Amino acid sequence: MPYLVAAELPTESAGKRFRAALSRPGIYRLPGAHNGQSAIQARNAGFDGLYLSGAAMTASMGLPDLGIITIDEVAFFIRQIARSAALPLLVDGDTGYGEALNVMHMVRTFEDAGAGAVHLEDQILPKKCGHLNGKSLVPTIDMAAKVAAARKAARDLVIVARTDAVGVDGFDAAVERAQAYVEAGADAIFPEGLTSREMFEAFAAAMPGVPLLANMTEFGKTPFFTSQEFEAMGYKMVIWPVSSLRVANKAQAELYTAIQRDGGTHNMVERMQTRAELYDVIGLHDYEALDASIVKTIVPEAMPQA
Ligand SMILES: C[C@](O)(C(=O)O)[C@H](CC(=O)O)C(=O)O
Ligand SMILES: [Mg+2]
Repeated sequence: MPYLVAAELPTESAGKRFRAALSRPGIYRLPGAHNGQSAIQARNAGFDGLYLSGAAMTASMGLPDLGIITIDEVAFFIRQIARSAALPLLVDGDTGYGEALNVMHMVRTFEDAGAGAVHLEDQILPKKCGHLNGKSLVPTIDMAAKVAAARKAARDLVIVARTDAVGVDGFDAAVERAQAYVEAGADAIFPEGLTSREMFEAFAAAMPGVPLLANMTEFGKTPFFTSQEFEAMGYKMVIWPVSSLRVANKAQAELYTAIQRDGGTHNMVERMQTRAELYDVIGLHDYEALDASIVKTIVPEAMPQA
């Protein structure tokens, strides 16, 4: 239904709703939604939480994922997803766009835009995808300061601290960093770039009582596991960050090739979301009905129609 109607808006903040979802039994499944349309599609498929990926956002903008976009550019994506699907959303906050005060500005902006949770990582800029080699990290104390800053700025927003240390300084260093980030106020930990079931299990064993996030990105360092498997390994959240964009991008490329080859889109129609399906997803008719109902309430019968 239209996000325009106050009575239909969620009564609790996205942060509170995200926190409530984390306190339920079972793993919280957060598929990546790279725009408002994909957010509705994910909700229609039955998901009750979403992930906004830096890699997918930047790729959709035709840019590399190096931490070069701005807080307000991300807020544009958060707003469209929060409005269209009204689901708790975990947002990729990269390195926090600077130091303590920048992190605080990011937290306030993301929370005001409708985010339920954010993750912050301990790489230096330019940052990289966590599944690439050649990453460098900030000192633990600097990242702990960012986490503490985020905690101080957050009203209800859930703070997830990500460590990229496994691929840089090894497993034990990653655990040490994660413990320091929890002490600094992180609600949950995202150990990035884990490479085996044994490693996922050992990390969970080293962090008892701390909610952990598993990143099931494709073409990376993590072999395929299902959400049930991550849950059995002790994980509380799982993301499929770039999957929706990877599928959409591939289909899009095939479309352009087809127009070039065939002189039109006629051979692609079978693969298209139809006009009716599109309007159904975005709820066009609900918006029209809302408009008509308002016009009816403010125009008394007696009033001459212009
Ligand atoms: C989770 C991640 O931070 C993202 O931006 O989605 C990326 C995903 C990817 O590049 O595959 C990551 O660094 O893992
Ligand atoms: Mg990212």
